[in-house]
Amino acid sequence: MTATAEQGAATGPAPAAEPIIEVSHVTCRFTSRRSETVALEDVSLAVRPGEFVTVAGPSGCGKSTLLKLVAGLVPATEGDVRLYGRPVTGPQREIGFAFQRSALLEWRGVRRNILLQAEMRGMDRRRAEERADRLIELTGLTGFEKALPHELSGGMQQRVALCRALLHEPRVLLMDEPFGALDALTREQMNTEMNRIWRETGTTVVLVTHSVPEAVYLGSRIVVMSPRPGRIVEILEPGLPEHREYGPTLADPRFAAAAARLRDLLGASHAPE
Ligand SMILES: Nc1ncnc2c1ncn2[C@@H]1O[C@H](COP(=O)(O)OP(=O)(O)OP(=O)(O)O)[C@@H](O)[C@H]1O
Repeated sequence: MTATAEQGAATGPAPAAEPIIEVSHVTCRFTSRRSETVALEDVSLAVRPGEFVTVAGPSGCGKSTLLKLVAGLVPATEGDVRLYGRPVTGPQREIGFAFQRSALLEWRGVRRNILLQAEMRGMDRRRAEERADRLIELTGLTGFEKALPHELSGGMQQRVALCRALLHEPRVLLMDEPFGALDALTREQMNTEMNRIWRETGTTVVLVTHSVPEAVYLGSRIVVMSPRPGRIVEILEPGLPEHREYGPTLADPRFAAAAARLRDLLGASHAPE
């Protein structure tokens, strides 16, 4: 717990803060007339305020299902899920959700795509516009406020989606492979920006990824899952500083050790397939 206490001191929240997300002994089964899939089995995870948790595991091991449980989009078959200290019993509004595909409206410019979140929530217009402008600046989209999605690069489209997910200042942001469709260099850039945005906003983030470097670079903790039925096999805590320049972080022995361990675990878990 030492690493978490130190991180707490750097970002503000009390070191002994209660979990903001709590998944306790959750099993998740999808049953149809023809089949039953156990997506998750006895998964427990507590995320504290201000943490950046990455989730890595083989395809189909239940990573997206874990995010959907927290968002209240999928019910747990067994076990409990709590968000902000309250049981999750249906879709949660007080979160941000970002997906692999940015899902922007083609006919709306950048700023109006971001403000869609405000319209859906009936947010105060002035407050939403101020917040949108701040996020546009924070994500380097200044000058592109009116550009349509097809006029933007893939990385820029993901930045717009990120702004939209953060517009209502959710304390928890869930991200499902948000940078998976980007080329390697753009992905590195987005990782650097994501680290900065996380530090500047203090948002608690849970991000699902297939990428070993992304999982280790972004995560203050890295949750490693087994093949389906997904169980947590290990949680890595490399102890890297919160502020991470890309090159120096990748050269850090703590990064190398965590990445090697993660590769081992994922390699081992791929073997039976
Ligand atoms: N609504 C659903 N109904 C039936 N089965 C489902 C449903 N959602 C997910 N599953 C199954 O549960 C398992 C876990 O799916 P999930 O999408 O959570 O995995 P994942 O780890 O995110 O996969 P990937 O890395 O390929 O995106 C899969 O076998 C999937 O087919």
